[in-house]
Amino acid sequence: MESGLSARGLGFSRAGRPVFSGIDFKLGPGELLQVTGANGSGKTSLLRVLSGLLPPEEGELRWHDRPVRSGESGYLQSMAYVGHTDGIDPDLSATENLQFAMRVAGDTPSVERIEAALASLGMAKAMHAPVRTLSQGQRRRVALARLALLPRALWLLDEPLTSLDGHAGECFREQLDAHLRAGGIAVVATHQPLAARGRALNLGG
Ligand SMILES: Nc1ncnc2c1ncn2[C@@H]1O[C@H](COP(=O)(O)OP(=O)(O)OP(=O)(O)O)[C@@H](O)[C@H]1O
Repeated sequence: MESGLSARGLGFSRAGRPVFSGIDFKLGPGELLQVTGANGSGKTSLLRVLSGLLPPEEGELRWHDRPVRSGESGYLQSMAYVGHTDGIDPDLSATENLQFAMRVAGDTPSVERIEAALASLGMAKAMHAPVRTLSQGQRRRVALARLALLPRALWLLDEPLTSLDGHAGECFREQLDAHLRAGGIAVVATHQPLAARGRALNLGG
């Protein structure tokens, strides 16, 4: 059995216009795919298709050699998706959001672990304020803390460096390296190259 994520001939359209087609790749443990391309070239659409949020119109996506079906719980539990909106409740604090995320994942929330994850991302002073009062970069840090707290084999990240300052960007690069070293897989849409290793997919545009 092949382990990992593979795409064969993936294609997707929006409003009847092709966004991408013929996407092929195979990613095994420890591998990174960086997706680049101009604004509107289809990076977000591709990540949504990979997450199962949108079904591909052509081709096939496989996880551990089985077809990915939209909403399938085994796949959803293997994957972490961080999109533009970060998936964070604005009325809860960073700590409360992470407690909730851990409960949903079937994990027992540990306030110590949550606070340590937030502190390591420079959020020690902002962890109890409602998220709606935080800056964009601070919200993104909360989403990155969630990645650290919920171990997932596959990361699908849409421009994770957006709004992050230099220090937080460096923390994220270290977090991604550790994930890959531990045998994780990542697909990252980015305008800023992340690391020397890893494969690249340019959607043109
Ligand atoms: N909800 C939607 N309905 C119709 N068309 C859409 C929708 N979302 C995106 N599109 C179109 O799909 C194409 C690809 O958009 P997408 O957001 O995937 O690109 P992107 O590469 O992620 O862009 P950016 O770098 O600006 O984030 C664009 O032409 C866009 O106009």
